[in-house]
Amino acid sequence: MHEHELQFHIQCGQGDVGRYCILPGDPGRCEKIAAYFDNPVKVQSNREYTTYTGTLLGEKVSVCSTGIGGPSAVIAMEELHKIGADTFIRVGTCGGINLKVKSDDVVIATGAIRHEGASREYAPIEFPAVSDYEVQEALVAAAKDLGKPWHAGVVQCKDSFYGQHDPSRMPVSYELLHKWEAWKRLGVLASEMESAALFCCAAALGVRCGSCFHVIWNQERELAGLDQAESHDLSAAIEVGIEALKKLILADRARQA
Ligand SMILES: O=P(O)(O)O[C@H]1O[C@H](CO)[C@@H](O)[C@H]1O
Ligand SMILES: O=c1cc[nH]c(=O)[nH]1
Repeated sequence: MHEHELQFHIQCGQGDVGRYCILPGDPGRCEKIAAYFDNPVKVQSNREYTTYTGTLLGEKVSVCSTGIGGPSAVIAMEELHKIGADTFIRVGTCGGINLKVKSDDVVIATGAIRHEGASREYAPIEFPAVSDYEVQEALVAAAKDLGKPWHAGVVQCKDSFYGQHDPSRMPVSYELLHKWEAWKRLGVLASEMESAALFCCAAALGVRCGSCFHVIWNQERELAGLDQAESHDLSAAIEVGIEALKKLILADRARQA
């Protein structure tokens, strides 16, 4: 492909982003995340990709939205990596599956089920979509330090939001419903859409990636007649992501010293 000065989709170039990047799905979340940076500046907004850059502990950091789903998420990761990023934290939303996962909790992905398409263009299906260990450890330590309710475990990724929420309507309900039952029996914590693709893309690029999520709701708690509010306040997950990034910056500095 012809080399452009600016990356084709994110429209950012060398020097525009830091080594450390937060990846929300929603472009509307970028400004809220960038507000935790020192001196945040909006760099670019193109398609679903909005990018801000600032500093944390004096280190250049960025936030770039990925849009919804694996295909657009891996475009963001590929293009950010081309211009210098090598450490990524997805700060997303999810729906709880395991009954212990409640609205407003923070879920940290240790691994992601590859019930989606984009990761298959990076790795054979036998390859596990797992979070980078250092990022995962930083996220858990951040959640503990901040005293946020958290869970670490496997999340499920898929390409169809409505395949999760209205599976019986789908012509392939036989597959969606049976697999969902398997995810429940396997203790899967929550469902979201991008981590499997991001983890496989990160492995292919040799970069670090982890994910943490705000729990909006839990459809299984609702089915079981348990308390189940809907929450859209992402501040706990954002704070965990920011704190984890600071821990990674400090750990990287200590290693270099
Ligand atoms: O809130 P974000 O980060 O977009 O994440 C979740 O929300 C979207 C679906 O509503 C999907 O992208 C899913 O992964
Ligand atoms: O239920 C949910 C909530 C957020 N994102 C998803 O993919 N599913």
